Amino acid sequence: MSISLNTCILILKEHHLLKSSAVQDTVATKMEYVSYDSRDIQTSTLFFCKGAGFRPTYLSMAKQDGAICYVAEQPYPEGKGMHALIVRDVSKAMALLSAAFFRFPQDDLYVVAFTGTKGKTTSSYFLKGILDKMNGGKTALLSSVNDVVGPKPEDTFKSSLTTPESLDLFRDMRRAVDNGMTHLVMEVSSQAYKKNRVFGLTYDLGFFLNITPDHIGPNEHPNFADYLHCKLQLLVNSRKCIINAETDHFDEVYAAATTTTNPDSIYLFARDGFENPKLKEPIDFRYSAEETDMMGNQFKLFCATHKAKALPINGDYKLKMIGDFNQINGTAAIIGAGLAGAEHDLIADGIRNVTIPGRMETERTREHGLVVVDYAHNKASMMALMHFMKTEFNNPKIIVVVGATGDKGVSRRPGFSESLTAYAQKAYLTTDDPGFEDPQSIAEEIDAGIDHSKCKTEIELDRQTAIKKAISEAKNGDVVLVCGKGADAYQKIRGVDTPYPSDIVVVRNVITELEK
Ligand SMILES: CC(=O)N[C@H]1[C@@H](OP(=O)(O)OP(=O)(O)OC[C@H]2O[C@@H](n3ccc(=O)[nH]c3=O)[C@H](O)[C@@H]2O)O[C@H](CO)[C@@H](O)[C@@H]1O[C@H](C)C(=O)N[C@@H](C)C(=O)N[C@H](CCC(=O)O)C(=O)O
Ligand SMILES: Nc1ncnc2c1ncn2[C@@H]1O[C@H](COP(=O)(O)OP(=O)(O)OP(=O)(O)O)[C@@H](O)[C@H]1O
Repeated sequence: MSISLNTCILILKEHHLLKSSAVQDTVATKMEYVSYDSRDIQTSTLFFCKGAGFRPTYLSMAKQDGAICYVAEQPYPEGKGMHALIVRDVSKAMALLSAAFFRFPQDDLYVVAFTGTKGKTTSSYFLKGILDKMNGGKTALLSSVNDVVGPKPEDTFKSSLTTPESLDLFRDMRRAVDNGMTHLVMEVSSQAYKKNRVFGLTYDLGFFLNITPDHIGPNEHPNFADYLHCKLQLLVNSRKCIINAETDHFDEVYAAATTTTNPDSIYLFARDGFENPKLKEPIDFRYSAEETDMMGNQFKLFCATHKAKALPINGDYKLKMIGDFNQINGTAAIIGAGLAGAEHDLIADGIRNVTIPGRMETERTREHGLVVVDYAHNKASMMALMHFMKTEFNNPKIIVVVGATGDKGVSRRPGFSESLTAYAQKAYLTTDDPGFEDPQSIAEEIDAGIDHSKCKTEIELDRQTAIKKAISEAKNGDVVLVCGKGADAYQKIRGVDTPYPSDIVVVRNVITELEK
């Protein structure tokens, strides 16, 4: 793969991004590798100087190791002797040039994108499960759990970001296409838009699941308006838009979709019985619960409008995943599969057995009730999870193990206090990716907001011990919820991913030890 300097200049000019250029010899020069990391350079690399943490010495190192051209928002003396492309916005330039370098792999994939505060990963896994049935396992996935870019074991790897950096995104897409993948399902975070990771990318289908305040803080969004604005961009960049009509801020969400998409290609879904008198648009798809218990979910989907009826997806569906909120995610995935050409029976078959690492994983014990490991880590998901448990088990005692992350999502902490007060009888406040913050202070901050007449608390910073204490304390009929880390096998502490066995492994070990 390669890209000529001339092509780079043309692309940047076309998008009004080029401020100036310094060409050393000829514009025909070809770059044969692209990178934004000085630790990953090859001969004839095109190097991007980007990010808050960028240091000019990285450019010196890149040059020394073979970079011949750099893209930056200002000229650097360290780049003397290299071609230089000085741009208005390096993250946009990187997205556009990466897409061109990797020969526009998105054109050879049916791309489906999910955004929402909650349910992106679950919906993505559901849809991948269905599409794999349809296309014989040729669905790539970019999620916050795993990325899948091909059929071999080495094509599946743990992701480091929900939505990869643009250069990595287009490289992964190219790998997927070269590995014969025909579809791509991806999660798109609000941060991906804020940082232009998906700049210039158009999706065949774009889903908006829901929005509640989250990801607001020093390293993320300055306020809710910015968070919402970033999330809405997904709809602006989708050929067909599918929206959960029950989402907060529906009017703004729908308006964003109509900026680039004709209402004929915008689909709405909601649970049966949901009415919003202010809603002018008809709901295309309705779902209604048939059964939701610890065995899973059973629900019916029906197509309510003329355009919805064009899809052969009416009927009953079962999910192995528990939690009534998963019917929303399931419905979204089913509509996505229908729009991608799948029919009811294949969809029902594809979605039935999908499970997702770290989401609603349950372990039954002989004497200590039910233990659930779940990725709930903000107010909306904690509320949804505990509400489900309360109704499902006829008001059981709920014991929660939870912590809040450091350095980001600071605004989530009052939400933890509120949800624990509303539903839990006991909470073990523990460590969850404290980063550069003190986990004790984080736990105390959550504790300070809890009404202790409703929810007793204990601060136990060692997460494994906290889990052990919670399960040991539980009696039959109680529910232990181990929240927030999902399938993560590490704790992020002071910039280091410190190995951690993962919640489900700890839970299984504790149960084995207690019940041997
Ligand atoms: C705020 C944010 O989005 N930051 C991301 C961004 O950082 P950045 O561009 O500022 O880059 P940086 O890490 O400061 O480093 C500067 C540059 O120096 C380079 N470098 C560095 C060291 C060296 O020796 N040589 C060198 O060249 C780096 O490669 C980089 O290009 O680009 C980096 C990759 O290039 C990301 O790792 C980093 O994500 C941070 C770690 C992060 O935690 N982001 C979170 C907030 C995030 O994006 N989360 C969302 C999910 C949110 C949700 O759940 O909805 C996500 O999509 O994952
Ligand atoms: N539609 C939903 N509404 C409310 N809560 C949900 C919904 N779907 C999932 N959850 C809860 O949120 C948790 C995370 O779900 P999931 O990983 O699918 O969401 P996500 O959008 O990918 O989250 P994140 O951005 O935090 O990675 C689940 O473990 C569950 O507790």
